[in-house]
This record gives sequence, C-alpha cells and structure tokens, in this order.
Amino acid sequence: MGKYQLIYFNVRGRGEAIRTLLKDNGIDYEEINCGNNWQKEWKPQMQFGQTPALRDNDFLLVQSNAILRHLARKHGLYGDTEEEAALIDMINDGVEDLRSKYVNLIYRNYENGKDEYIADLPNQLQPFEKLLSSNGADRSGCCVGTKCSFADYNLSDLLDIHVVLAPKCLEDFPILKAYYQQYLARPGVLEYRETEAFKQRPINGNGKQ
Ligand SMILES: N[C@@H](CCC(=O)N[C@@H](CSC(=S)NCCc1ccccc1)C(=O)NCC(=O)O)C(=O)O
Repeated sequence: MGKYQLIYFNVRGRGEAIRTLLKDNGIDYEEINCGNNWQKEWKPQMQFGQTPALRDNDFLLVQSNAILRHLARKHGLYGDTEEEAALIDMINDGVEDLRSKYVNLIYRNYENGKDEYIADLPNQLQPFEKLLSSNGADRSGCCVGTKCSFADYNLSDLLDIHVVLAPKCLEDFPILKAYYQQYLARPGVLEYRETEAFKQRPINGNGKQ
C-alpha cells in the first residue's frame, strides 16, 4: 500500500484532526498543500469542489468526517462494538455541529459575533461534559469506551481551537478540561505539536482565531 496523501490548505481548519490522528497512530502520510493552485489544479478534482481530501492509493475521498471514518475503519479507531461505533458517530456529529458554528463565526461574523458566541459557548460545551462524565473520559482520554477513536481527535481539536478563542472556556467543565489535558499529554500528540509544521500552521485561513 502506498502512503496516504492529505490534500489541504496550510491551515489547521478541517484538516488538523486528520493530521493528529495520523501522527498519533504512526500512520505515514504525505502532506500536499493545495493552496498554491487551488482554483485551477485542485478544486476541479474534488467531488464537492472542496478540501480536505485524502488520497488512498487510487481512491480519492473528500469530506473531513468521511476521511476520519475511513481512517478509523482501517486503523481500529471506531470502537469495539456496534453500540460504541454509534456513540462515536453521535459525538462526532455533535462536534461537527459546533465546528460549523465556529467556522461561520470565524469567516462570516467574527467582529460582531465573537462576544455572543463566547457567551453561549457554555451551552454548547455542557452536552459534551455530560456525555464524557459517564465513562471516565477525564481519566482515559477516550470519549467512548476505553480505546481512543476518531471522534477523540475531532473533539480534542475542537476544544483546542476554542481554548484559543476563549482561553477560560473549559474552567467550568472539569471533565472536558481533564480530557483535553489527557489528549495534549499523549506522546504522539505532544511530539507532533512540538514540530515546526504544527507550530507555524495558522488555525484558520483568514488569520482570525
Ligand atoms: N463539509 C466539508 C467542508 C469543506 C470545506 O468547507 N472546505 C473549504 C476549506 S476548509 C474550511 S473550514 N473553510 C472555511 C470556510 C471557507 C469556505 C470557502 C473558502 C474559504 C473559507 C474549502 O474547500 N474551501 C475552498 C472552496 O470552497 O473553494 C468537510 O467537512 O470537509
């Protein structure tokens, strides 16, 4: 099998959970920055005219959550039972809901919407605090069961970008805070976050965070 290729812009955005999953699990991949010739060379190749995309040999997959699920199925990151897989899907869909709100704030309403978004953030984080409190995620670092899943990389990246936007946003959520610290302490995550590639990469494409 050839190496995976991750085709995305040089931003964290919808690619960072994928990158961190690959790095933390020792899965080799090639990073392709499509920003240089996006409109003419890359956009036409993409099924929805968007990126990120994962090339798996001759297989080209777009949609960030489909990419996460594809890698999870191939690399044992989708729980141990059907129920666990369903809960992982549920949490990942909840992550997508909040990520979509965040993307809208960053790209369409930052100046006028930031204060209101941050004021409402506790309401958005509370469901995750409650979900993770039921299975010891603060100690295991896993949102479902006892093995990390693709949803952990997506949820942890979501928490990461919100801690940048609102540094105190986890102060009233001890489970989420401990879970996030567990993620940051994972050897593979720690090593990746110390690389220049990670440190120099902007969170979003418009310089807002
Ligand atoms: N549902 C998709 C969404 C993918 C997506 O929005 N990709 C953006 C980049 S990722 C992202 S979060 N972009 C932020 C919003 C944005 C959209 C379009 C241009 C610039 C910024 C993109 O390809 N933009 C270029 C284009 O559409 O021509 C997914 O989850 O992968």
